[in-house]
Amino acid sequence: MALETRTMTKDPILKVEHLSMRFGGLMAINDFSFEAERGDITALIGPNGAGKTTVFNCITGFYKPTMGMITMKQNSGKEFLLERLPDFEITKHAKVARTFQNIRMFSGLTVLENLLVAQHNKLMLASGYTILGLLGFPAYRQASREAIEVAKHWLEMASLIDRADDPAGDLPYGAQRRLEIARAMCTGPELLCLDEPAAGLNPRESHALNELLQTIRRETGTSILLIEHDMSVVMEISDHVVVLEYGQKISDGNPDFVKNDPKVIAAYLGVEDEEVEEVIEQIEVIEGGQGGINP
Ligand SMILES: Nc1ncnc2c1ncn2[C@@H]1O[C@H](COP(=O)(O)OP(=O)(O)OP(=O)(O)O)[C@@H](O)[C@H]1O
Repeated sequence: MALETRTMTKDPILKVEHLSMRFGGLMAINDFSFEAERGDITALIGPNGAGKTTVFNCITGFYKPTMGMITMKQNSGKEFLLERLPDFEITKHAKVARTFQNIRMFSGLTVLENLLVAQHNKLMLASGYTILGLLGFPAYRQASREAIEVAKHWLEMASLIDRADDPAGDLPYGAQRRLEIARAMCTGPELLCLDEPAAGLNPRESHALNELLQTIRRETGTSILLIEHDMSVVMEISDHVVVLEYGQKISDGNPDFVKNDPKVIAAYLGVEDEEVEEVIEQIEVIEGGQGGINP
């Protein structure tokens, strides 16, 4: 396996160690380890069926791994072993939020209401589990005002404020993707996991997504872990790329390193290792001297 040496001081927010996940006779993830640095955008890439979503499902508690350890270290220094937590505690206590490959939202609710639902836990607590809310207690009214402010902030950031009162289902596809990210941000995550956020987006929508993710990273310091097939997104915004093939890591480094790694080129083109040099030469001829998996 190719590994780039990263020289900066390490402060991983997420450590995945010796992760394995078996489904019956299929070893979907096999002894996979990687780290995501605090404040970085880390991309997990690989051909279809490589195991990327399975890794996400293990990190976010949807699957319990067959083996391995997943450690989330918050900015405060507090550590959580995610493989031992139920999924709702991973969001609530460990502060890991996620989006899904297929958009999941309340399409009949307005855009603003979708962001208020995301803050349900906080509001329920302030309402004393309904009764204080019904009685209109000041603490509940204050919490409601704050929830609306948080929602409005993320609608501004996602360029959706003009659509706040429209049903979420009426938004164009790219805007729905940004709404999902805004909704995840309303939970105040320290690690945001995005499963193929650019899937189905046109180039203009992909550009808007890149800008949103870079703004989130710059203005909140939230670490981002994303699965993505769109190389224009991966290569433009990632600090660090990890490549999976058949459930195992084949490369790990910065975007330039990974894009020129023969193992990665071979995996994406579906050729045997010994054919890689020949394929790279062909690519260089076609592209006038630049190898690599291009955006
Ligand atoms: N719940 C499950 N039960 C059985 N097999 C599963 C399950 N989830 C995933 N798999 C299998 O595990 C392997 C990895 O699937 P996974 O969805 O993680 O890949 P992926 O890299 O995310 O693929 P894609 O890029 O196509 O989304 C596949 O062979 C898949 O069929």
